[in-house]
Amino acid sequence: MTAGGHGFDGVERRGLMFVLSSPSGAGKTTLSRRLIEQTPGLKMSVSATTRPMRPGEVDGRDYHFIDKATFESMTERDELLEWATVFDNSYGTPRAPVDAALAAGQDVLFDIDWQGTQQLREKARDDVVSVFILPPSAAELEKRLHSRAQDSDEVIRGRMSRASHEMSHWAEYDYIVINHTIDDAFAEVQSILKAERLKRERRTGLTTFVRELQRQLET
Ligand SMILES: Nc1ncnc2c1ncn2[C@@H]1O[C@H](COP(=O)(O)OP(=O)(O)OP(=O)(O)O)[C@@H](O)[C@H]1O
Ligand SMILES: Nc1nc2c(ncn2[C@@H]2O[C@H](COP(=O)(O)O)[C@@H](O)[C@H]2O)c(=O)[nH]1
Repeated sequence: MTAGGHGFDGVERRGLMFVLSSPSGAGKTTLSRRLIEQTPGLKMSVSATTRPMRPGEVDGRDYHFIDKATFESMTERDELLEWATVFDNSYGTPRAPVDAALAAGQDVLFDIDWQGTQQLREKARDDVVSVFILPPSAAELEKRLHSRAQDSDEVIRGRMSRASHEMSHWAEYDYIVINHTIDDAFAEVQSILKAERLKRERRTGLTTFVRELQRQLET
């Protein structure tokens, strides 16, 4: 599924799909924004959704806000890499930008739920690195949803009531980060990405690199 690009040290490697999931309000969006700002070679996958736009959101940056008919025609034309119904709305990952980024040697960051993560894993197990973000407590999760000040009390109640079910999928993920403070959680997520980028299996150019080192040593 992924083509090669060059790592920071010049050795060619396969791109990876870096997935963040969590119950609503645990901090995925906040962590994703920081990661994109601070990580060269990482591109955000912008999902399509039928959910109404929140205050401050920008079409094409936060989501592609589309109607139900457009979403259905995208699924029929197989234009979505994965898709799911979350909190009564449809969400999906447009396939073309992900393929283009990976082909250009970039890694791609996904903020998607457990259903989407399962679908990505089925399609490209070796290229998916998944991280589940947990809140430090239920009270703190509710506080964060209120502090975001973008959803009605009714929507927040709905998200809180579904948080336990979301969290029941934690053990399907490669890594678990508990988001106590944003700085610590960010440092942990950043370390995971750095280490995964260095994995031998992804570094397709290592054989050539080592052969060249050996050639230099033997001449
Ligand atoms: N460690 C933290 N300490 C305090 N507040 C935090 C922390 N992490 C995130 N927040 C705040 O909590 C709120 C929810 O965070 P965010 O929007 O990133 O969650 P999310 O997981 O992306 O939610 P959703 O799934 O609904 O999109 C935001 O107001 C954010 O600023
Ligand atoms: N399976 C997918 N899940 C997605 C996608 N984009 C977002 N999401 C998840 O939906 C919920 C709610 O998000 P919100 O922005 O309405 O608060 C959250 O868990 C996201 O991770 C997607 O393309 N596919």
